[in-house]
Amino acid sequence: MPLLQVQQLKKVYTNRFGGNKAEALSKISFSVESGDYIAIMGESGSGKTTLLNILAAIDQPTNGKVLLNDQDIGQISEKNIAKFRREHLGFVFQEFNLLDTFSLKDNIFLPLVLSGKKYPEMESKLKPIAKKLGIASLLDKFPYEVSGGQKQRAAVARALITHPALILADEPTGALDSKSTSELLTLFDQINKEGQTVLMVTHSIQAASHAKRVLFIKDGNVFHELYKGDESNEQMFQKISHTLTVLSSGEDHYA
Ligand SMILES: Nc1ncnc2c1ncn2[C@@H]1O[C@H](COP(=O)(O)OP(=O)(O)OP(=O)(O)O)[C@@H](O)[C@H]1O
Repeated sequence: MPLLQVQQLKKVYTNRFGGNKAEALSKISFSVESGDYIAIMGESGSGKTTLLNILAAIDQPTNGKVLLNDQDIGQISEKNIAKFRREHLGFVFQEFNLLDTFSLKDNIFLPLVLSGKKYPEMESKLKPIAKKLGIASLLDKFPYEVSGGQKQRAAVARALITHPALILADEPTGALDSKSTSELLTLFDQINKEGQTVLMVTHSIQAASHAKRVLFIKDGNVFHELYKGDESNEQMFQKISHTLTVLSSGEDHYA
């Protein structure tokens, strides 16, 4: 059974009078196996954010469904949805989304605090993750005292600390310089190698070339898919660049 099953997702936005319909997703289907590393690419307006919001159970599709571990996330009650997100999903955002008045440690603890975990348990979970992410010496600092790359590593620690089934990353390298981008991508490679499933939306060809599989979205549909297999990051980079050229050329099908 795949970890994530996206089945014929359709999303039509309407204004509050039911008019001005915009179809953001047409009929998207794909599945993600446990341990996979997926990048989703597509031009601005192709439906990536809409898809991510539905996967994160922040938004509801007009049609179709999303199953995580065979559970239909559209059927989870409003009351239980925050708990579901905390227990099963980890989020990494472009702008880090750390709380400025909390130390890095308290930011990382946040999902555990919300789940009612006790302090010693939180500390013991934090230790190996902080070490792995190279932020052990920064834990008492505040977000404004550390670099963008360090902030993002703290955000990854916050995402990992609950051992989620799936990490959803929205343009995670978008606010990073090239050195921090490389470091973050190496980190994602490492956590994926250790078994963490990652799904990332990105405009960055460099970031996508680290993924095992790249899905290209156009006009609310999956337009093309690339598998990395044994290829190098450089070979993937070339293939992705080529696909994006075809995608922006206005052709309806991938030749
Ligand atoms: N709340 C909304 N109400 C109406 N239309 C919307 C809404 N959100 C998105 N759309 C429309 O749905 C389509 C898909 O938007 P979406 O934000 O998912 O694209 P995207 O691929 O994430 O774009 P970007 O790369 O610029 O973030 C666009 O045509 C957009 O204008």
